[in-house]
Amino acid sequence: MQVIPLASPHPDTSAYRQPRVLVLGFFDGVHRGHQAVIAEGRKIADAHGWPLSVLTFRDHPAVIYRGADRQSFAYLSPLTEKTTLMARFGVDQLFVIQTDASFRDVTSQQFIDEYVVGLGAQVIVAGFDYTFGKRSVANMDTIDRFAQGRFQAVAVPPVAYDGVKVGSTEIRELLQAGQVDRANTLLGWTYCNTGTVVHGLQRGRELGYPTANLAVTPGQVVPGIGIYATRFFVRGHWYPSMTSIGHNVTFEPHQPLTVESNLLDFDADLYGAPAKIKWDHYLRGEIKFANAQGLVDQLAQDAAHTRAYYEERTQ
Ligand SMILES: Cc1cc2nc3c(=O)[nH]c(=O)nc-3n(C[C@H](O)[C@H](O)[C@H](O)COP(=O)(O)O)c2cc1C
Ligand SMILES: Nc1ncnc2c1ncn2[C@@H]1O[C@H](COP(=O)(O)OP(=O)(O)O)[C@@H](O)[C@H]1O
Repeated sequence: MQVIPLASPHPDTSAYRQPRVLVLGFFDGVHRGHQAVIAEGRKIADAHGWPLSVLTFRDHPAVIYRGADRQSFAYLSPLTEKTTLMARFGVDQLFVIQTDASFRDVTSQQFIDEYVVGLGAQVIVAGFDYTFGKRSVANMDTIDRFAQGRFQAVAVPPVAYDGVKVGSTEIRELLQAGQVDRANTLLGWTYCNTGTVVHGLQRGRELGYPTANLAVTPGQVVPGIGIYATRFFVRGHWYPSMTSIGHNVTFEPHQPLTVESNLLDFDADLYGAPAKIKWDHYLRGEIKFANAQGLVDQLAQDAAHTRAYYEERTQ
């Protein structure tokens, strides 16, 4: 899959103009709802022998239009993860508008003319609630007015799970509440974070449970406080592990929030290594134990629960 940046506010699309199906949206998380939109686009593209392209934006709409801070905004799928997911779901080209302050001045009609028509879209596909400017004016009910016969528009209805609409907001809330199992169900993939292994307070090894502390790469949503069964990717391998997100409340003074994983049946120096954590299963909340021994006893139980979880999954 190609990733192609497009300038803002005036893209040069001349090299890319060709008949294509263009899927429109920000797609944070590329969740099951988004996947349904992409699948619809894939079907139409295949029927005509056209490529399937996605037109998206570098920044979240909250950053572009609602004043959220660009530097600190946290995504479910930063661009690298989004790229991987788009490729997995059959997209041929990912066009990424390099949104900055200038993009706010792009009118709905200009967006359609310069980006959508500019890229040669014959059919556009988007979620039922997609907007491309003022919500009440530029939406999937009114898009034909902007298209003026130059392309056809297909709106994909919402996807629901157990009666709940699958949406990025719902998934953010589930992750925040530690409910990674349910978040993964709505995502249709296992939520993950990336980062680098850094030094902690070196207490883990004394407890008998060394923990690789992950400095999470900025710009990613991290699940809420809790203890999780995870898979930890480092130096080319995935390891079953148990991971704590918390403040080490058993010990004084409480630490700033740390993400730290004990890899089962593993012993090696990991400092400085890039790593990735897949959040498979919520085990419990963080507990303030009366002493270190209380924590160590609990860690033994957590390890047993983690092993049982992964043994069951591989059967
Ligand atoms: C699976 C797991 C569960 C944990 N649960 C708790 C907990 O419930 N309460 C707590 O205070 N710390 C908990 N911790 C964090 C430990 O306090 C921390 O790993 C230990 O203090 C070592 O810190 P260090 O990496 O700075 O050396 C947990 C850590 C792991 C890996
Ligand atoms: N099974 C393991 N799980 C996690 N880290 C391990 C393991 N075995 C060895 N290590 C190494 O030990 C370090 C963690 O030891 P710890 O005493 O908790 O120190 P720190 O407080 O710096 O994290 C990890 O960063 C890694 O380099």
